[in-house]
Amino acid sequence: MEHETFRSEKTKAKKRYLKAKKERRKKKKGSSTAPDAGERGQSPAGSTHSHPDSESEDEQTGQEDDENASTPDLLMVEGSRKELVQERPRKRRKLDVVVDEGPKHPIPEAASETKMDLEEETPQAALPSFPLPRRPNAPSRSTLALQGLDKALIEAEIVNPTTLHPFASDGDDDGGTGLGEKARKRLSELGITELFAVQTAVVPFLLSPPRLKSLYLPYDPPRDVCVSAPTGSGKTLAYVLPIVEVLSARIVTRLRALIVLPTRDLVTQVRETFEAVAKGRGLKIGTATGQHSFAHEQTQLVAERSTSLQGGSSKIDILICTPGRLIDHLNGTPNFSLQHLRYLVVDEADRLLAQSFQDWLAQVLAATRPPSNIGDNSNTTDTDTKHSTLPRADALAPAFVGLPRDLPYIRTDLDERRESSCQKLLFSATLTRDPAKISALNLHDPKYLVVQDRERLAIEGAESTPDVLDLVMEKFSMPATLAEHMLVCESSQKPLMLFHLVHSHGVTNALVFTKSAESTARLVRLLEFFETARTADPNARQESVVKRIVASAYSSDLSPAERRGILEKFKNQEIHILVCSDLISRGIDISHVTHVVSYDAPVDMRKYVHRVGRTARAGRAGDAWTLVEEQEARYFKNMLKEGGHLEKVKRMRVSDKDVSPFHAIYESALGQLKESYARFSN
Ligand SMILES: Nc1ncnc2c1ncn2[C@@H]1O[C@H](COP(=O)(O)OP(=O)(O)OP(=O)(O)O)[C@@H](O)[C@H]1O
Repeated sequence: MEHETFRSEKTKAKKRYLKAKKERRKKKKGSSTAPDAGERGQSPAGSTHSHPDSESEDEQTGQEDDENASTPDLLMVEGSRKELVQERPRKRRKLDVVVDEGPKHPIPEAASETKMDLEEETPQAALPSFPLPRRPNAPSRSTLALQGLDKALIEAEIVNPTTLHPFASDGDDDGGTGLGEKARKRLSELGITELFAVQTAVVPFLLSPPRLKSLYLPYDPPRDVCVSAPTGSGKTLAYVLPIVEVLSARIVTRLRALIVLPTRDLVTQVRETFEAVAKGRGLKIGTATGQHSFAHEQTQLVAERSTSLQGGSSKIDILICTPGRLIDHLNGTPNFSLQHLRYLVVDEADRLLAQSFQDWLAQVLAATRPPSNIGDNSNTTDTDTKHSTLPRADALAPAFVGLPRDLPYIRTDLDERRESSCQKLLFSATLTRDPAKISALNLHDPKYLVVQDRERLAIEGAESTPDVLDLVMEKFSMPATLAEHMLVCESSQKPLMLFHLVHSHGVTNALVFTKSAESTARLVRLLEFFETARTADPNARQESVVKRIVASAYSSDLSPAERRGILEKFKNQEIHILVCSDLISRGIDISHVTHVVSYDAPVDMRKYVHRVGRTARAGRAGDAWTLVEEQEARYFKNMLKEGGHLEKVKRMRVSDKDVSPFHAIYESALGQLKESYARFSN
């Protein structure tokens, strides 16, 4: 009974509750269907989703109800619980729509309900968002270029190319150059009254402090030097002056300076500079290039060949040579020794280091160093014993001296390690930064001297980067007095462009570079036919006094004597255009060259730098012209851009009108050339 009463009371209570709830709802609905309800059915953005909006009201209401009903819920019978469960999905469904603005497609009702139930039962802990792994930004090319480089290179001394250092030709005051009076006098006789930038840096560095004037420095070897300076800036004198200055103090003739160069022509040229500067100083200068027989060269280099002398024997103080012939003498000339070397100069160093001919560099370096077992007679071989009995008429270099072999050798703490006194000097306008090549040189505490325009760096906004970056990135400095041009044209138009340059722009006293000896020969013949036809042309005759332009080929096919003769004629301006391959693109110094034409565009920046550097030397003005075939233009411009040089090269446009005066003559010359080749092949 009690139980029933309780039940009926409970039912009554529930009825009351439900009634009250119904009324509350009615009331609320009444207010929601107020006059503006239709308008409110539209979302502010004009959306037609009236249902969710109207449900939004319900949702709030429902929530209120739940809260109100929370207590009765605890006592709720089955039916009321059902109602409550029905309420919940509505609330959640609304939540889905309102809270989650993301879904573009409304979630199907059934699915959303399931989802809601799940969410309610297993409240989702928000997962921490892990940042996705980000690839680090790629380092810049300049940063990469500085990786793994020798510290000495990064700490290079930058020298302003406009620096000039005048000096007095007589008196004790050397003006800080380190040069003695005799040297300065001789320079002024040669018309040299000031040192160029590269010389102001290198000469004092090699001559001071005074201990550096010693012929041997076994306990305190000198620092090696690497020099990068533009073409025509005077690098040759930069090493010739200190070498002559130091070696002039010698009493006994020994091979003390070795200059290695890539070509015979350069050997001849450097010899002339040495002879001019060392005149009257008693130094003996020799060359080895393979131009003469090996036996002849041997007699020029070594005084004594019949007996083996531990200290070697030399007739010369300075040897200028190419690497191939040097190795021949090192291996095949008795008593040819490099142990007394005070200077080893590698000029055009990047080119020579790229040559692996018989591993010439390793052999030369080994010959300048004392063997590691000096003084140690425990490993004495038969040959050593034989040698020890030989006369030592010529003295050993200090670093090579050991104790007499018949005495037991006991090393003590007083024994100091002795090093070779050989100072390595590297020069180039395009010095390599390749760490592998540099490490092969085994440089001792190297000093880098770089002649380069700081202003240019500032203009290009590179202040924040190390000054030496240009060198590291192989952006080579050019002479300030050089004007550069490029002409883009069809391949077949190139001869016409050349005639246009010669006759309309006065391009004579010119070096014209082609890609091969064969192209050189063909172009010279074409020029000859062209000039013959032009000078015979009555129209041309009427115009002015016709001066025939003389062109000549300069190639490796010629004998040394022929080459010398041609260079002489060119210097005397009997030849106006010298057509050549890259044989003379490096180092050759012909002062009156005012134009360089790359008839075939150079394939890399190094070649470009050396070719154009045959003009605008020693502060003189010069013009460089590059004929670029249309299909090569992109590559060529990219090459210049990467070399940081594109904006310096002006693009020159040549119209049909410009070249039309040469058309007829060119056609006739071309016809003759074809004929001559046809005759030759028959
Ligand atoms: N102090 C100086 N005063 C006047 N002329 C000089 C001086 N130093 C060098 N020269 C002249 O400058 C010219 C270029 O010199 P050099 O051939 O040594 O240049 P370089 O730097 O070796 O060029 P490259 O890289 O092309 O070999 C030469 O004719 C040389 O006589």
